[in-house]
Amino acid sequence: MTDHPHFLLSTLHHHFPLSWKEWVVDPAEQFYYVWLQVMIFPIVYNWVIIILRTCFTTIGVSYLPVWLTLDYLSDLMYMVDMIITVHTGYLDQGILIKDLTHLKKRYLHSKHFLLDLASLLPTDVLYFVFGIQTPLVRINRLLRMPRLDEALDRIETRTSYPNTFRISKLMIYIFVLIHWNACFYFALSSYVGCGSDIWVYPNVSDPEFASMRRQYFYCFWFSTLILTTVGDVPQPQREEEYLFMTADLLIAVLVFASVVGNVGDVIVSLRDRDNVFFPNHELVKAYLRSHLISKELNQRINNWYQHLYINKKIIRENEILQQLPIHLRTEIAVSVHLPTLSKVTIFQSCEKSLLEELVLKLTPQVFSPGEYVCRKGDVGHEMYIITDGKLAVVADDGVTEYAVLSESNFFGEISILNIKGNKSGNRRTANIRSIGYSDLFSLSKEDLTDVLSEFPAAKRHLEEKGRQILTKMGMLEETGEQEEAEAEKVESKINRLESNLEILQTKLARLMVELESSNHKAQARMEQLEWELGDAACGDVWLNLYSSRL
Ligand SMILES: Nc1ncnc2c1ncn2[C@@H]1O[C@@H]2COP(=O)(O)O[C@H]2[C@H]1O
Repeated sequence: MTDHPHFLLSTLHHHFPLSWKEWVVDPAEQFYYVWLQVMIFPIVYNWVIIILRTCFTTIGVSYLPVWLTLDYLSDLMYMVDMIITVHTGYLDQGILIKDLTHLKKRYLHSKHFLLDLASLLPTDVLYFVFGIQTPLVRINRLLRMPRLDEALDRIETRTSYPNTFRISKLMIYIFVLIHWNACFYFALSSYVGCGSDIWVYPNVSDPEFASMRRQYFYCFWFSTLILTTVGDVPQPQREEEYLFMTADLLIAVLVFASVVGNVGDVIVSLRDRDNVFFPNHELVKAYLRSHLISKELNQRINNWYQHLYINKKIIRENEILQQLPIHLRTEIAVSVHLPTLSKVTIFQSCEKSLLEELVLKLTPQVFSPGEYVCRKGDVGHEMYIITDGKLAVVADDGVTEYAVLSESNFFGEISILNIKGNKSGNRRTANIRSIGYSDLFSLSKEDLTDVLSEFPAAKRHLEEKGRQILTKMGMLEETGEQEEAEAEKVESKINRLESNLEILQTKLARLMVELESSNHKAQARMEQLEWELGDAACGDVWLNLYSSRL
């Protein structure tokens, strides 16, 4: 808050263009946010001081020059606030409206304007009627309350500690309420007569209760006792006092209820937040209770949860970030995990785009001391990247350690890469055991295959590393390369056969066409002959008929 004036100056300079009439504030800008916070001061000042000066007349009179200066300073800020409100743009279909005539019209026709105007009416002229010691004439200044609400709402959405802010806001509201009540109590005491009975404020002529500070603090304490339902206040003696106490006790019930409700809300929201960050321990505990689980396993589960809580290990980050649009999610994941990922040897030479694709597919996992991440012979479904901790590659006896893997190393890639000549196929080639607590990122076979299909260089690098391990372990078939060459030969033979077959098919088709056409020709010839023969026979018949007539 202390650097606001400086900030305001620089932003004002930045925001006032050459022509001040064209100046429009974007409500999403920092300037608007800071201005709202600045406006908290005059509004709270009026809410606290007007009633104080009205009821504690000695305080009002004693510091009159101070109060008058602050009064007119707050009025000035109210005025500036109205000017800024006129110049504040708004979004229409996502576009900031900057047309000043339009903005002016909109503000002048809004309810806001009426309230703002009412809160700035120069009611001080009434001083001429009632005298300068009647600050109550400025009570209309309290109408600027909606601006305070807006400022507090903005802070609540921006702050990283909304729960702390909510409780602080509630406490401030309660303080202001107790303050007003204290003022009313003193006013009632003065009206009834200070010291006239045991309930009211003691006689102010008594030196012990004469000072202004004593007056205020006594009343504040008395008001706190009632409004916090602590009780222990003297019995009222008059009807006015009874009425006051009854009203106060009713308000106290509301105050109490709102405190309990708000604190309850905060506790629930804290628990919800924890449940979002960490897997729900209560649920798991309930499940374990309903089944017979060994003590040792129970202990391991508890230890795992404790480790997550104490070290703030968030393993549900994918679910949490799911709520954001994909581009923001990528940006967050990149800024959080890219430093870790780029330390991993295979990814060091990779393009940024590959890492960006990968980073969204990583799932954080935490393993406890002695826990096996994978066992030899299991089918591999994912590979792992170590972000923190140490893991041992152990032999089947569970004791012999072949290697120790640490931060930025990766493992589990061999069984998911389909390396040619790998005797173990898609099975894990080794046992991997977490030495202490270790944080890993797992990457599923499907996701890795997807990403690597677009980045063959990274794929070759991974396969090469896998082949080296397999060779060291004697699990890569020697004939692997020969087989590969032979497979290539067979493939080329098949290709050749296929092309020959295509040629033969074409030739056959051509022959078929030729055969068909010669068939057609032969048929036509036959028909011709038949016709010619038929004609000759007919000629003979006519000739016979003609000769018999003769
Ligand atoms: N000697 C070794 N040194 C380092 N890592 C190994 C060694 N042997 C096996 N691994 C890793 O342990 C993993 C076990 O699962 P995978 O076979 O999928 O992939 C294996 C390799 O990544």
